[in-house]
Amino acid sequence: MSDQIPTSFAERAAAAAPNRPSVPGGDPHPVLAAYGLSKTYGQTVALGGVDLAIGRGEAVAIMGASGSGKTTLLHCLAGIVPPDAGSIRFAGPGGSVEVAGLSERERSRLRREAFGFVFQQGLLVPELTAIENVALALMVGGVGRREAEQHALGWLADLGLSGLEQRRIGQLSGGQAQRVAIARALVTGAPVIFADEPTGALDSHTSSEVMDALLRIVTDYGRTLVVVTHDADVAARCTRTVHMSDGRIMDAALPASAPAAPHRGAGSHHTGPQFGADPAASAPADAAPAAVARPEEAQR
Ligand SMILES: Nc1ncnc2c1ncn2[C@@H]1O[C@H](COP(=O)(O)OP(=O)(O)OP(=O)(O)O)[C@@H](O)[C@H]1O
Repeated sequence: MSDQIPTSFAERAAAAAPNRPSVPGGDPHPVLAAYGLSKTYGQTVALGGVDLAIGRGEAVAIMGASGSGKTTLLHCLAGIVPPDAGSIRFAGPGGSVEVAGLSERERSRLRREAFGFVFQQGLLVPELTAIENVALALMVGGVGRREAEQHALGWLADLGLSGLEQRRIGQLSGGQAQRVAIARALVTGAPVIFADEPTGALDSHTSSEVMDALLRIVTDYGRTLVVVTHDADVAARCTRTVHMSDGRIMDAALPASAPAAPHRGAGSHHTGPQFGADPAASAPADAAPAAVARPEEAQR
């Protein structure tokens, strides 16, 4: 596993690719590809053999009735829970990783370094301020507080939260808190962001604003978005929707051939190295913290 996740400075530098546009003509090399995924809880088949390929720069919505397996699929793709069977290939900047074959510790590291998460609730630390919540994502990867807060400040500003940096999460509206969560998901440079019902607790206007911010993950920052949602309006704004029923995907599981929303170009200065250093893992001494941006970025 340590061979597969980039740890040297050279690998990290190579990983610092510029923003990618969305997937014109489809991506022959999906960033995530699941084959034959199964997951059973007792007698319940949550996933009954799922194949799904997600192209770089896609915004994929996963829809389906309650209990159809959406969250289980997202959790397997993101390395939160291991599938009972099947394969999940993550094409990271430093090479391909078989997520299903990783140990718990390795999955934890992969989540921290390669993936970002925006869930309906519960992932922000209520006792901390907006800027502390965002900076924390970098600090657990070994970045110093001052530098982490500097980056967090830039991302919060990009997401329209200037002036609210010192508010605790409870002092923010639901939509503002979700934008903090989006900033936190983006700040590490994670190439793939997973969102589970990110607008579930919001009114339709706020939901639309949060979706605007979420889709910028793809259009402005060239990342890939996988979003579980019950909201057809949210799904309609993604580049592709896959429908689940009884633990299976009912659609063709290939990346979309249509491009996503036009590349807006803003925010490219935020694209930094893609993986964060993990002090707890056996990274070599030359491993550079992922989120350490180029000097001009640090001026923000
Ligand atoms: N940790 C668990 N223990 C036992 N059963 C589980 C667990 N997680 C999920 N399940 C079951 O697996 C099935 C799929 O659950 P999952 O949460 O993936 O569905 P979902 O489509 O996301 O549902 P919802 O839209 O209601 O969130 C359900 O029958 C659920 O009860």
